[in-house]
Amino acid sequence: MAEHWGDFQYEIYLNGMTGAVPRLPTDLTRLEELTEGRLEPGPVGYVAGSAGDGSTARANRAALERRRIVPRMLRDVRERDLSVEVLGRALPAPLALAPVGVLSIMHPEAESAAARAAAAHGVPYILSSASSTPIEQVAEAMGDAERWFQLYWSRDREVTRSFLGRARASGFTVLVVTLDTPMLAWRPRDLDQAYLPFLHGVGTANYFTDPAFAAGLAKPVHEDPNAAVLHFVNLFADPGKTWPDLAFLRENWDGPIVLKGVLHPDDARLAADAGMDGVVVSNHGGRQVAGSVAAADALPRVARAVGDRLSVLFDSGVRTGDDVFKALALGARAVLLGRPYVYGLGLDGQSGVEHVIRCLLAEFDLTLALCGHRGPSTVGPEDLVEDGG
Ligand SMILES: Cc1cc2nc3c(=O)[nH]c(=O)nc-3n(C[C@H](O)[C@H](O)[C@H](O)COP(=O)(O)O)c2cc1C
Ligand SMILES: O=C(O)C(=O)c1ccccc1
Repeated sequence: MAEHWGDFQYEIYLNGMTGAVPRLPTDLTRLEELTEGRLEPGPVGYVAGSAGDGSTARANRAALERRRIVPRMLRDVRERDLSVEVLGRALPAPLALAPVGVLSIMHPEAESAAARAAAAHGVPYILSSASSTPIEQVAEAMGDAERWFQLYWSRDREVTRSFLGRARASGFTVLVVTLDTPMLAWRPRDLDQAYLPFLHGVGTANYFTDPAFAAGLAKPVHEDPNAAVLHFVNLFADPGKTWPDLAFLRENWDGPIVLKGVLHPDDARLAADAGMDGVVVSNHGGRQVAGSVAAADALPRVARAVGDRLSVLFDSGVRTGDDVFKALALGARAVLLGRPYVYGLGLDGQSGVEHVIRCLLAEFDLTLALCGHRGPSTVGPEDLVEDGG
């Protein structure tokens, strides 16, 4: 691992001496447009798409862009250390790869390639319940690297119990429970193309290999795949859940539990009261509620409410190293990265994901240094102004 992630820039310049330029752009905001034309329109629309008219996804970017960093000078930034402690784990940088299901629509190596890329840089990989590769197979691809499991909290208690057991047996240590998707939202881009990955048999791998899931089917999956897909759509989530139900997860998981999709400070307090260990301030990348508060606007309020009781993580709209800096300044301990690594995967497999991780962390390291910080712990609200403020 590079002592300074920022040294990656010199590696790129040196490669340039032999005529080699990076295979993908180093401005990660450009990756989305590259997938158009290179990949199928159904999958590209599914990944890039958002809820409703896309207002929340735009607001996520605007809320980060509106905050501006005020750099400090003459602070000796020669030696820097990006590592942070999150949920009792030492991470090399305040970054994890967000849980993203159905990755085989982007690349045949899917979640395994993304997980190997994360492992290569010591970045935690959060595996989605709706992965296109079973839990056990992704774990095998990762060696002993840090892995967290994202739970879609099923209507079927036995399926949940079985998933927790499988994740635990495969070395997943942190449970990330997604609360903002008790059903899929109104997503016009998918509706207009009549494209949904599950209907193409993608994203159901963990379910179709699960004995508790099979117990709810009249016939084995291979004898009636359509019925199996419908059963999956019916039970993957549960709009009937309420806060007291968290006791079941607390009893059935002995590691840290993080609730993903918290935006209201009162929900963050309820999470702490329920014995949870962290929250991810997130609006699912704008894919669930159109017209929702931008994640970066919700972050400071949640951090003020529970920052001393819970690990506060953040996602939705992170695209650059300065976005990571801003998220920390607004109260996050670490960020999850979503679509950019998925585009990297679609464009160049495992190397594409590694490119995205290295660019993001190099840019973050340089932002820290140029703004007068030697590490994440000293970054705070005093580093930001709003607009010209
Ligand atoms: C194609 C796609 C699939 C996703 N699947 C899941 C999932 O299975 N579970 C989950 O908790 N979040 C899922 N998410 C949401 C991400 O974890 C994350 O919250 C979001 O992508 C962050 O926003 P960003 O894409 O702007 O970085 C998905 C996002 C995308 C784009
Ligand atoms: O598309 C999504 O945002 C998502 O979270 C999801 C939900 C179910 C299965 C796969 C992905």
